[in-house]
Amino acid sequence: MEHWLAAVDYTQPTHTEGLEQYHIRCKKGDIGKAVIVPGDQSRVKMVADLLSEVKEVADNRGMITYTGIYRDTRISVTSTGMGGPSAAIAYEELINVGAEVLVRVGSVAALQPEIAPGDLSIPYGCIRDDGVTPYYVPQNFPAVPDPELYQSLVRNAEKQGIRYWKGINWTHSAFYSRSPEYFLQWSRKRVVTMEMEAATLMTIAYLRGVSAAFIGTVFENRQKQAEGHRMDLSVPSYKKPEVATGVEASVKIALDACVERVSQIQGGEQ
Ligand SMILES: O=P(O)(O)O[C@H]1O[C@H](CO)[C@@H](O)[C@H]1O
Ligand SMILES: O=c1cc[nH]c(=O)[nH]1
Repeated sequence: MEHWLAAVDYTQPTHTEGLEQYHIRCKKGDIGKAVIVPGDQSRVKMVADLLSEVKEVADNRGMITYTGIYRDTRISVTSTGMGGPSAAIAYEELINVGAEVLVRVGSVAALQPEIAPGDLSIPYGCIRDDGVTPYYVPQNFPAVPDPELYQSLVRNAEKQGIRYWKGINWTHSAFYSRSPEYFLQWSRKRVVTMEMEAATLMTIAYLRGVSAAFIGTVFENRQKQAEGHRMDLSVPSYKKPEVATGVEASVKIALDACVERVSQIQGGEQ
């Protein structure tokens, strides 16, 4: 391990706590204890529409934040952009101004043949090819969700009666890789899905001592698209009704899990 990496101490303050943050433009008091963190800005509006007393708090560089009430709990939603390096900035800044529970709601590609568009992915671990956490911790450091928050996502997915998959998710950085092997290497290891920010979230949240987890909706199947060794990089299903249904369900599951986790934390359960 690099000497400087071994010396970094995540128990130390950042000296930006509570202040208005440079990118997200939020300060202490602007956000709830729980924040839903999609990559896509359009999903911010989708979450905001389910909140009462909702107001737009900030909008800078595509990082849009709304705060409102859901089932008596103050919850925010912030878009983080695409890829680990952009998302890491948003996660760090949200934690600086009081986020204690973060749930990423995103789109994923399936890596197993039986996983279909519209299914959900709730991973209990991620492979860290996210392009930014190797600069936080060595490669043998795991990316895992907060177990209580993860269980709450699973419980709420069961309640919704929607098909979901547990397992390992691959957080990667090269959306347009031309290599079928790039994708198939992980299909052969039983990895369920892939996307570009969940490992970043889980790693940073763990280092900062807060709760995080991920729920994704399957938009396409990269394993099938890699078959025949001619890589098809289209996203054929993104307008299909089952995908919209999956996204809608994932948002509700995430909101309910946030409420449960905040109530556990307020009740003294860490
Ligand atoms: O739908 P979001 O949350 O943006 O997530 C996925 O979609 C983007 C790629 O299309 C990447 O950000 C990936 O992680
Ligand atoms: O990384 C990703 C995320 C969503 N969909 C993909 O095809 N790849």
